[in-house]
Amino acid sequence: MTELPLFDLLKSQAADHWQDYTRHEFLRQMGHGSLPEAAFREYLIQDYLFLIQFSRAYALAAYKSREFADIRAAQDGLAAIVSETDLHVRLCARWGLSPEDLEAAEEHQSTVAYTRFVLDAGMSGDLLDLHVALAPCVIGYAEIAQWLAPAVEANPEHPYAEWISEYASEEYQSAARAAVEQIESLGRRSYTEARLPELTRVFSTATRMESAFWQMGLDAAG
Ligand SMILES: Cc1ncc(C[n+]2csc(CCO)c2C)c(N)n1
Repeated sequence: MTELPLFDLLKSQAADHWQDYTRHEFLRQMGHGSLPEAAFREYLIQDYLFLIQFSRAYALAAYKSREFADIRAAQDGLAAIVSETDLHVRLCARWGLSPEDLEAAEEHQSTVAYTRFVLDAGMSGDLLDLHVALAPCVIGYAEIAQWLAPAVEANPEHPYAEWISEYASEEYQSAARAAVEQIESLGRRSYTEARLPELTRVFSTATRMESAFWQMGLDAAG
């Protein structure tokens, strides 16, 4: 086994990419409340399409499981995304985006690249590979929201308060801690040092894809 918990080890291996993702210019502008609305709308639309594919990834996690404990975790993850999607549709409505707008949108190449990469990491690998590919999404958003939460506390009228508060909520933070715990549990069962380069590659790539997702929003605002 490693000295560090596996998640911390992966994060330290991908430290520069992790920093780019969790402190991205999109998020700095969001925190300041200066993020252009067009950037956030593009993000919301693409995130809806992203959530469809990520639901499939949790369904794949059930398929890749050998124990009920893992199947239950996959079921909880899938349920969390489906309910996150309801919330997402309501948030979109407040930003002037109807369910029809969301359904009609074309997937951006950044959305295709990220989501199909995660699905492929899971299909070609085992449950640990898949959870390592999912980790930047689930755990990164918890870190990001903790970083941005003070901006909302300082200004309840903050334009992005709803998004930030959702991920800063204790409910979401505890789901993210459970995701770390699941990686540690899978790591105890199936991690070997020989797997580190490939797991690092999967984790780094998913982290880079998250940065590209923010960048797609900024680019849409020109
Ligand atoms: C690009 C992108 N990355 C991460 C998330 C956050 N997220 C997506 S699925 C999921 C798991 C359970 O709901 C979480 C936290 C997002 N919405 N969009």
